[in-house]
Amino acid sequence: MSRSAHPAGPRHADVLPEGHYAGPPADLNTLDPRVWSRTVGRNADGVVTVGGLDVTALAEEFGTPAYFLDEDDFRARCRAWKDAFGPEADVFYAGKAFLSLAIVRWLNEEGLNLDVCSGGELATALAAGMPAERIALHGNNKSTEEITRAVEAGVGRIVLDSFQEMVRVAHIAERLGKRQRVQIRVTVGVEAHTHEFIATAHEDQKFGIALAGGQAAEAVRRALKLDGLELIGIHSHIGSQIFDMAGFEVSARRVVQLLTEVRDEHGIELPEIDLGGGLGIAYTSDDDPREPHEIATALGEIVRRECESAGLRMPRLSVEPGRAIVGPTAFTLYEVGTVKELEGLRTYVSVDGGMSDNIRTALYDAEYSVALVSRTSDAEPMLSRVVGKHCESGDIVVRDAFLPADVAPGDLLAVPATGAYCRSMASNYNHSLRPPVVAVKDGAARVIVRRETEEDLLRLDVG
Ligand SMILES: Cc1ncc(COP(=O)(O)O)c(C=O)c1O
Ligand SMILES: N[C@@H](CCCC[NH3+])C(=O)O
Repeated sequence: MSRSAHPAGPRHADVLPEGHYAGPPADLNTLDPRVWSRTVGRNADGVVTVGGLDVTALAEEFGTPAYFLDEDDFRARCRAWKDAFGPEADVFYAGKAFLSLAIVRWLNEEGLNLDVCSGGELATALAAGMPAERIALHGNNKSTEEITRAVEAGVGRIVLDSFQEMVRVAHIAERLGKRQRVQIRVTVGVEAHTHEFIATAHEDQKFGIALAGGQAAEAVRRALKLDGLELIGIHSHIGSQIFDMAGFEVSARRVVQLLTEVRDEHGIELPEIDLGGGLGIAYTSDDDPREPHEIATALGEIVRRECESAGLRMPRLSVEPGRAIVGPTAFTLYEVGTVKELEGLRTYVSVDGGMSDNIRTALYDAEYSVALVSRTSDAEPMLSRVVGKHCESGDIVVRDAFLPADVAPGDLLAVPATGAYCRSMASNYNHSLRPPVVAVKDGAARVIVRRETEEDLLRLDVG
């Protein structure tokens, strides 16, 4: 089948969905620094490099698919968040985005705190030496075992998600002869502008205790009466992959309003506010995320203004970015297996991974970019759909992407900005083996999460 130039521009341009970017980028070989990690570039041969290492050598050594994580970029982003918020605030990295022993060690070294939301994440944090007082435990249905372990370890805070859990935590703490520092997670009634599956502050969902109807105020009343609890503040997380600060503004205002009511009713000023995570990153060149210092300034100003007008002392602020720290630091490297052109429709480029290493496209209709990274090409742009190898027609990695029309089996493609919620949400669908995470820094690469093996899979089957 011919791969000649489309007379009216890029091939298949007519099937681009409405509202999608109008055409291919001017040069398919250029890597947009907004969507690629900081040390990514092309060498003299046109091969993409990260941390000084070229992807063909990396693919040879570590295989594909694999996630390559730019350690310098990760650390730089940690420092940017920490510096932006300064000593008067705390940055809790949200471990659900991606967690491993190495990540915990880096966070520790860079002075960040850690938000965990399961026993497994807590175990990883403690095993890698994160001081317990710098850990926050989240979750809407923490088990008794998880709570007990967290209280025993001495975590800095448990974020309470329901009335029942509040009593559970209080009893466990009392039994262990401790007083557990807690925050109450409230739902502020904000409709965050993001995919409905990742919005968390509207009232009709499972997280938190609603401000509406006085539920959150009642939660504060009850928490203050429980001897096992030290109520240190209020927590709000409005959703994920959000660009618009308006939702955070409403959230901050409503949380401060609750602090004011607590002061008026109980005569105490709760010392902390956590505004959660959720800051968006660039997955494609169309995304325009805010820098940490802009976010810190905006959030700080909102809280300060609201507190001043209510006559409250400025509480200690904390935030929980996950995606915004780790997301841009990694790309997934795939090898092309087949290229199938459907005349007049689009070209399907199949890679050796798919929805098992990146579920986000199938789950949230997420948009990604992709580039040919093992070489440059002057071929015309070809509208492509990059798909995986799973038995599922929704197994799409990148729904609409321009690739050079000469892309062929054996080429390496990389999908940038896969550091968050890709390896952490990876599955063994079709008994695939979850890919490794390889950290790259200063010309050296090391595996921080190894590739699964068939023995790993077979060991789980005990029947
Ligand atoms: C309570 C809480 N904090 C922080 C995060 C991290 O979100 P993100 O990775 O979007 O920054 C999440 C996930 O959405 C969350 O549920
Ligand atoms: N996992 C989601 C976001 C939810 C984060 C946790 N509350 C994503 O990939 O975007």
